[in-house]
Amino acid sequence: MPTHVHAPDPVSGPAPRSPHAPVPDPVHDPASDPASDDGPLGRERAHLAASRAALRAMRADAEALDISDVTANWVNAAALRHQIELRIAALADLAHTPLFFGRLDYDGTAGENAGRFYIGRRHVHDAAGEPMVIDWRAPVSQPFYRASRADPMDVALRRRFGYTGGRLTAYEDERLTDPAAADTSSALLRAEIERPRVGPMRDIVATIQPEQDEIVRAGIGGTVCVQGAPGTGKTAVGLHRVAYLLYAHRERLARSGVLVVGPNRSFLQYIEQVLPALGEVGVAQATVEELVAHVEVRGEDSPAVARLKGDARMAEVLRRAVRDGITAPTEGLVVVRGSRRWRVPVHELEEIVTGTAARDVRYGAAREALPQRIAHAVLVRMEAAGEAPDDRVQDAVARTKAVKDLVKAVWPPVDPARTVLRLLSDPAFLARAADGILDADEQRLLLWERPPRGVRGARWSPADAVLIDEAHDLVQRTPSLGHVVLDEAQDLSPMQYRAVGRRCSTGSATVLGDLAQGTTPWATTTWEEALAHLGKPGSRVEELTRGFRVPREVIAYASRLLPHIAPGLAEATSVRDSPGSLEVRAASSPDSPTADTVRACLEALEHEGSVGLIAADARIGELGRALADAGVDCLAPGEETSTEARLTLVPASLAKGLEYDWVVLDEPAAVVDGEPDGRTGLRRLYVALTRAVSGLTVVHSAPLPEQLAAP
Ligand SMILES: Nc1ncnc2c1ncn2[C@@H]1O[C@H](COP(=O)(O)OP(=O)(O)OP(=O)(O)O)[C@@H](O)[C@H]1O
Repeated sequence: MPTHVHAPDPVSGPAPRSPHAPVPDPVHDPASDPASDDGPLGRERAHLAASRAALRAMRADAEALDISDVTANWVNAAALRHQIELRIAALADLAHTPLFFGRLDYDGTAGENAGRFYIGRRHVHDAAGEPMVIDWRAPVSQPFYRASRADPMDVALRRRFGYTGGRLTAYEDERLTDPAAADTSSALLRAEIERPRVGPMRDIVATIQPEQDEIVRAGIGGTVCVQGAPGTGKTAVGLHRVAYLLYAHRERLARSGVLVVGPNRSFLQYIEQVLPALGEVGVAQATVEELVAHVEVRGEDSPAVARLKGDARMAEVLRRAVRDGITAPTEGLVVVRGSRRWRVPVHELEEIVTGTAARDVRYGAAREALPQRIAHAVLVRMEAAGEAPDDRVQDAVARTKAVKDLVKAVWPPVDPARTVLRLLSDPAFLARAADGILDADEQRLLLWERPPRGVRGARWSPADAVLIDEAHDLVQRTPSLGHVVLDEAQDLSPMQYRAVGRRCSTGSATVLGDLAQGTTPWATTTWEEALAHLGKPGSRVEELTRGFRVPREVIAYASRLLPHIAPGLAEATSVRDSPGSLEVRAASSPDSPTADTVRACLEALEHEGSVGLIAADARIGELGRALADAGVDCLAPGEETSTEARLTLVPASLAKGLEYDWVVLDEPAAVVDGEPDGRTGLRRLYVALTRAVSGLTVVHSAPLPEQLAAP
């Protein structure tokens, strides 16, 4: 029989549970009082106390480090001091973050404690350097996530710990090699998943699932793409992969950098505390718009224009536009040095220019190399005449006015923003660059009705900024980071994929998304295509289908939309069965559901955890006023929920990636109507319907979209 022990803490009682799906009663170990000092729980608490003392000692050691002997140089000293301060901060003992959450006892090891490892968020060792807690990312911790009865990976016992307010109150055992032990599902895992949500996103280190761990620990060399239904843990997995990679390849990534790209600031605020909680620092976060912010964006394109500007064909149009100014020299070069004149004939200059143009180098790099190549031709002539010029002479020739003037004429400097401005305002220039690529109608679509006078005065759109970024890269290579996580990737245009891809051209990426949640007119239809635009063709695509957020009833309801929005995709399963989690209410007034929506919010606030009121963007103003009239304060998305401020008013356009314990969805038809076309509207609705952890109340006065009707 498996030993399932759960010892309720006499002071604080059992772990808090969601009222909607109680954890089944654990089995008590009748042999001993597990909570007594020498019972199993007592011994685990003793190890926890000893580990915390060891951590305090590690911190004290770091604080006591005297670096005055190490370096006399104050710059080095300051850098070292900074490192030490980071280490001291990382060694803080956070009262509400358990130091370890699991234990592994390996098979066949002698002695009571040999082969026993406590798994936690960070490494802790005692004064003799013996490990007390092993970092969850270390190789020895991996079986905690992967070992199974089918493949025990030498693990005899896996123990999970339960905490209440920082106090160790329960544990649960699995004996993986005991043939008599029955398979049981983990009550502690369920309790963690059922936990009412409030505040920013939390780490899942204690409960990463085997299929998630495969992705988290995928090698740094490869790009992994994850397709997953709402709530399957894509974001969680992506962030934990960053933490894992920083552990396994710290030096390399500290040098090259890591970037997390998310759909908007609210989302980035929601996830930003997951990484520091994992003990990581220095990971940049940005939206795609922020990555390409070369100009101020003040304009907007129609969907048709935005789609065309985001089309991958624009890359070739831009390449030609940037190189449009390259011209063949019209006359030979004459360089005067001292009393001598050196001539390079026009045909040879032409060869140099065409040879440079044929090389696969950036426009700017080629422009920098050109004077030297021309000077070399002069040098060859000097040598033929019996002179022995060295590198300094070549440099001097390269800097002469004659060479500079020639380069300016044949390979003029290019300003990326001005090039795009000209492309969108000068029909002849566009026609040259787009010949054979864009037809006449498409070219007309691209041209501004009233061309601006200059870069500063232009009303640049988000898609224009991406074009400018591409032009920048054509002129000068964009530096690549070591790893990029791209979340909600389904919404990017091909040109946006290229913008992200050049930021990891020599690194790797984790691409996370759900084709059914694509809400841009250019949303991708296949991951293979997206990966090709990203510059990582043929990368591994994994699918996650086990949903950890949305209750079964709610996901089944939302999935009625799937055949209309992403016909090929499988419906997600849910690990959470909470009857009564879905209620669809017709509003009492046929005109507007506002009063009923406010009432539904007040009812939702009676539950524990955060409440999200999601509504069509156009209804946010009215709902905000109605909530204020009812004396209810609400937050904006991205603002941190707390036990005091739990209600967030969320425009449907910002709901992606977020989650709330209870969601009230106002007027689904208005959410659909808020989008330019029916399919995007239904996808937006699908996103809104899948944000709830414990329950969803739908309030409507207009008829529900017919696609939501029971199949
Ligand atoms: N192994 C796990 N253990 C506990 N909780 C988990 C696990 N995996 C995911 N979760 C939780 O499930 C919720 C959904 O996860 P996440 O936001 O990463 O999903 P997602 O696939 O990115 O969803 P969406 O497509 O809606 O953005 C989060 O609260 C996350 O902490």
